[in-house]
Amino acid sequence: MGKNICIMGAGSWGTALSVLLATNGHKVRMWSFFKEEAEGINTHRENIAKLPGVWVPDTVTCTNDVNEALQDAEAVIMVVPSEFMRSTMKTIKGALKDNTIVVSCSKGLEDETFLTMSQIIKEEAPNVRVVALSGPSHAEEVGRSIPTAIVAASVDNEAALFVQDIFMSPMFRVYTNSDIIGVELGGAIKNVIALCAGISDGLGFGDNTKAALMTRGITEMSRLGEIMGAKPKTFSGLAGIGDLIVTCTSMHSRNRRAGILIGKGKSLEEALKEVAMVVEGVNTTKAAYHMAKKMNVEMPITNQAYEVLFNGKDARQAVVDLMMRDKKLENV
Ligand SMILES: NC(=O)C1=CN([C@@H]2O[C@H](COP(=O)(O)OP(=O)(O)OC[C@H]3O[C@@H](n4cnc5c(N)ncnc54)[C@H](O)[C@@H]3O)[C@@H](O)[C@H]2O)C=CC1
Ligand SMILES: O=C(CO)COP(=O)(O)O
Repeated sequence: MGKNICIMGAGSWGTALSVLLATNGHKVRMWSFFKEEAEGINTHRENIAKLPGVWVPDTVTCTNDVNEALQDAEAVIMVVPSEFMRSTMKTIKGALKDNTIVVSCSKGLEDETFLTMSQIIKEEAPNVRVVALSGPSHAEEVGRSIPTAIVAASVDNEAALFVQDIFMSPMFRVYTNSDIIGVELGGAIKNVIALCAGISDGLGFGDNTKAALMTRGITEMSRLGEIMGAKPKTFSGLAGIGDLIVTCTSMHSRNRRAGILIGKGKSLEEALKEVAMVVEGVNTTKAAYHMAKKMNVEMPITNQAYEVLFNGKDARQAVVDLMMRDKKLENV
């Protein structure tokens, strides 16, 4: 039976998920931070700036009013950029009933606290049931019903099953997983590696370089995951290697595209302006860099990404410095 679902965030991913959920027979109320974005979606049945060419069904309405969006919601989908997860939760937590299922679809880590999105949600609203939805899923493809597989992760199996049910369709396969920390770390760290893969492409390096970055990127992700209590197997699944592959290789990826521009010599600010949608890997590089230092985890690619993005290091020199690190055994 169709459910009443609220989506908080009406950018490219929120809009694509609204199309999927409406197609699955649910009634969707979407909220945008921007009044003009909400009005634009209602008027044109399309998010022209962020997901052009994808038609939004009539059973989706978009509003700038939080209470209107949350009215009768049986599940709340959080899909704002990660830097606004806490402020958005603070705005809505008073209106959330106990045991409401809240689904994080955002990929990032909080600056300074290093918390994942589900941890922020739980900190702000301890009585909700939280699930993370993550995996290789570009909005541009999900919005066009291109077959996609993804993971609904939660320590609350019933909540994960509920999320699996509402999203699952012949074109959108949802697995469940109890390792929410692993799933969220995979989704966050792959954006750092995708930025680097883009920089490598922008510098004119090749497929070998990218394969090396992706494989050693998974190693970094797994090292951090181990310290955080994630299950190693999660990183060889959809939310780990799966999302890393799609983000490092697709021209849909905002992170990869920003990286390409930086590799071609644009400044970070110029690259972000040109992409004009959230590039989560930038803030996540900062969070992961400090997190790795604090926890004494070796993350050489992340360290070089930090130097390039925030200390003006020449990207080509960063690659040389990665290549010329101490000689090592592979699997340590
Ligand atoms: N675009 C994609 O294909 C996918 C994106 N994601 C994740 O979803 C999250 C959102 O990404 P996109 O939809 O691509 O971003 P976007 O840049 O397309 O849209 C962001 C939306 O967030 C909202 N917003 C903007 N400023 C805000 C503020 N100050 N407070 C609250 N909300 C605000 C607005 O509705 C805005 O349209 C990110 O964490 C991203 O990693 C995950 C999977 C796929
Ligand atoms: O997470 C994503 C695909 O799974 C989207 O990646 P980008 O934010 O780089 O576009």
